[in-house]
Amino acid sequence: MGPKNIIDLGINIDHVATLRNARGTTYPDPLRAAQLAEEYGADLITLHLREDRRHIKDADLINMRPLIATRMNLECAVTPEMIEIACKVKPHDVCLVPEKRQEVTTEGGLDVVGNFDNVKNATQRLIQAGITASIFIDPDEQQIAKAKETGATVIELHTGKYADTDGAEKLKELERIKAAAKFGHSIGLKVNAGHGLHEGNVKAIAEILEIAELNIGHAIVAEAVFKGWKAAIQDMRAIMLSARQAAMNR
Ligand SMILES: CC(=O)[C@@H](O)[C@H](O)COP(=O)(O)O
Ligand SMILES: NCC(=O)COP(=O)(O)O
Repeated sequence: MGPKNIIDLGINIDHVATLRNARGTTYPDPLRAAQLAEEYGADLITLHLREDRRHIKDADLINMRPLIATRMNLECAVTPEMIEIACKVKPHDVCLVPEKRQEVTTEGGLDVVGNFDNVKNATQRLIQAGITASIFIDPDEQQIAKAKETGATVIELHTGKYADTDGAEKLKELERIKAAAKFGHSIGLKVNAGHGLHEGNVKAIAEILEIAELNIGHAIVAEAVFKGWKAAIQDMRAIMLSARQAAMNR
């Protein structure tokens, strides 16, 4: 978290690339989106180079790397190809995520318990390359403890289930996220969160004091269609900051 920030906002630009790729045009340009996002208050830029390259392409990543003025957070699968690319491009942060070829979006967190050696090797390679390694994980104590054992210093809690459910199930998931954030923080990890967050559901997550950073993309790109990129980013930031400030004053 930046020294003056009470919570950071990472803008995920994947779905700017989705829109570009739908027509095979050069616009909208993810780099322009990233640079404007920084101007409008983004604390970092997040992008996910999927194995199938459905949105962000290798060229986006390479071109953008020297031009990101804040911090680049690359999300990628735990595969030799992706770890090789990450170690060459050297983003500030790399967040290891699970990937399934047929999924519409990331379903669940990485199973660190079941793939410990693989995740640990990838994490160690990233750290040796001078990259901050993060693991995208379900709000589950066992997974978090195992993530810490890989040597990673950061986790990102998957908020997708919280975002996709309603009523009692949503509240239960929120409690799981709160407990996971507390646990992760208590064992010395930086705890981030993201996935499926939007203006209507972000408040309760931003109120969790142990969470340092939120990564948000799809809903901000969607909201920008109606009110523009600047307002979509600044409105999200304002909701997050006021929720966090209120929680700090309680
Ligand atoms: C890991 C994650 O949560 C992000 O990558 C986000 O979901 C955007 O990418 P997709 O929409 O392709 O899953
Ligand atoms: N890691 C979560 C992320 O980068 C953004 O996810 P979403 O807001 O596009 O669902």
